[in-house]
Amino acid sequence: MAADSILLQPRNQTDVKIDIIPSQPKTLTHLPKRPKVDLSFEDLKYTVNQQKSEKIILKCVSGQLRSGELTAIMGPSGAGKSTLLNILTGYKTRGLEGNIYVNNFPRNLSQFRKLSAYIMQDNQLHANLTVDEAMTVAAKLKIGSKKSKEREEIINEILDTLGLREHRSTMTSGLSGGQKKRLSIALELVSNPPVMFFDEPTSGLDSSSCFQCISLLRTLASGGRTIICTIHQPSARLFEMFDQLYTLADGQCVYQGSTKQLVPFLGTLGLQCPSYHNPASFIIEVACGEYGDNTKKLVEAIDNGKEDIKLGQPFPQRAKEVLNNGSEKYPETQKNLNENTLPDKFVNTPSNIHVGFEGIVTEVSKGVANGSSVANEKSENVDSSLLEDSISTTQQPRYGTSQLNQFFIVLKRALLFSRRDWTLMYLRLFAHILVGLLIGALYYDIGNDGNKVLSNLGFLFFNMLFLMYTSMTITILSFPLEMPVLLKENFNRWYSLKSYYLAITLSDIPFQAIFCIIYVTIVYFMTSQPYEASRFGMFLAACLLVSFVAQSVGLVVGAAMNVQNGVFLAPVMSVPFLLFSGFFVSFDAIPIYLRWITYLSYIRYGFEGTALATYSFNRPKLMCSVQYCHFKDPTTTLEELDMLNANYNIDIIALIAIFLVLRIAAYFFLRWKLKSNRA
Ligand SMILES: Nc1ncnc2c1ncn2[C@@H]1O[C@H](COP(=O)(O)OP(=O)(O)OP(=O)(O)O)[C@@H](O)[C@H]1O
Repeated sequence: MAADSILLQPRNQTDVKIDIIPSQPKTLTHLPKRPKVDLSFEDLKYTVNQQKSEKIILKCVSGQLRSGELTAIMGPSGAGKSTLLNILTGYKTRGLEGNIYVNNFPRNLSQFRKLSAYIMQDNQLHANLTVDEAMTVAAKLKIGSKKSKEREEIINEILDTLGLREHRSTMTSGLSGGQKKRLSIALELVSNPPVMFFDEPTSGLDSSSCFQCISLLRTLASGGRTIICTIHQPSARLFEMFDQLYTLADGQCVYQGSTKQLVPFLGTLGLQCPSYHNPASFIIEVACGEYGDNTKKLVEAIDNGKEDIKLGQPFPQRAKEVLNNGSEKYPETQKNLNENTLPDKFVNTPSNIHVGFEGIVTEVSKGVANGSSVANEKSENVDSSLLEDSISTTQQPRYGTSQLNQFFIVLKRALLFSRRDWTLMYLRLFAHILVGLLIGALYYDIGNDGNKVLSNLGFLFFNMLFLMYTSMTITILSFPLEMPVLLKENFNRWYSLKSYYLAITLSDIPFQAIFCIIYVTIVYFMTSQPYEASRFGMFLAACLLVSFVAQSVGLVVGAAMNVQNGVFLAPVMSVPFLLFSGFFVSFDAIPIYLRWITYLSYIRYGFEGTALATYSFNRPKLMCSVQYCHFKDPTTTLEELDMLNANYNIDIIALIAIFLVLRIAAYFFLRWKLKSNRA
């Protein structure tokens, strides 16, 4: 029967059934075996602190999300859908009261995150990778312990099933919205998570892509997975594809149960869905108050989510039995709730198998679904070999591969991005060569001229300025641009923050080093600084370190602030360091109460290092082409700069120390930012 024809049927013909034919074959047989997971929550209250008051966003809602079912979380805008999803995924944990259970045991968040994947609304994909590369990275990180041939089989199977095989070599930026969504799913599917959360998976998709996307989710659910997604207002055709509906209004549950029972259930409460009206639109309209204030009535009828209109019958109430050891288990199914409020024909026994984390399979009830199309479809579609029946007792590792492997995989990916982003690389190279030649031409051959020492000091200072800005501005954007992908990948346990951070911070160092060496070589020899390998080496070392420290400043600012503040603050914050570098004011002339700033100024150490490399270490007198050259003797220059007693090694050590402190600080800022994003 054509799917749309449901709208043309009178409401009392409840046996209308749409045949959903998933567009993709289900051949996911190579995926790692994972346990089935049922999720339930009880009296969830979520509060956020506002300026002077507290705002309750979720008001003691309860609910049940079962394996093998595709559940939609719906509700008017601002009802709390995303908040509930974020709480169920474990993305938000602060300000939360109530209980969440996994297979009837209190949720252990760390364990749960290994079993679940959260696919966020905006896909969060790296634009500079092909589909194949993205899948390979995901597979290496998530199932790195498997042999590469096995990983390849898994990737092929997923890409085939999700219809992405012919797009293997397409860059992710070139994929359509629907393909991006499928790729997001494919990346997480590599580790075969038994629970998958989707935030608005159909947003931005046309109706055909929406259908494909929900078909895919349904296929995943049919394989025994627990699939939960928020959705705004699906068409009648999409709505029918969901097994279970959880509806929120103003932070409370107004309906929980089978999508097929929504209209009859509302009917029992005197809310008749008009003929030819989309039930999904109707429940939203009811929740918005378009048919009067029914929220209280609905919340009471459904006991704020404690009831479940499953195939017309309230879900058995969870009567908790606290065991001696403090854990909870569920008694036999009861079928008592709300039977008075619903017609007898809805009464049914749900099918539900609860699996404990200890591997104990507790069969709560194995009811026969009376003519249940959902159950029948499942038995047709399920490839239950995908999911094993129990959760392993052995402690699963936190990540799919070791932290060292994670580091190398992320580093390789970051280097690939740099290679792909050749415009920026060429721009940087071009800028270093061009500015080097310009400076070389401006200060041409002045290095050994006793009459041009002050100009040469200007040259030394400009080097610091140039290296500082070019290195810092590149890295300010590193973390803000990567943040959305980092949030997703880190949350979904692709890699640890340490491995990621180390890889990202090290990935740009070789490029910056090469650009710096090119620049310094050009200017050093064009300006005729002393032709001595040791002096050149010392000069270069100071310049390299200044540029690495400036890179670190960029990373700290990028990790700690948003783009707008960072782009403004980083250059402004550098001004004091430039002022106290020793070029504008000698150390003795600085007021005592401000001298401490000079100790923090990495520009000072860099400037001092290059000045010492140029004029110290018993440099012979300079040439003088005029009658009197005040700075003919290099010692005079050092004296003038208050650098007679300066020690080159201390400058280098100070630069290394500042570099390390800043890199560590950037890591902690990044960690804080990740946490605050999830608060
Ligand atoms: N950190 C916060 N501070 C203050 N209010 C918040 C915060 N987070 C969420 N809210 C409020 O909680 C309510 C629910 O937000 P949520 O994003 O969960 O709604 P939603 O149902 O997903 O809405 P939409 O469909 O428009 O995305 C909204 O009124 C929102 O303004």
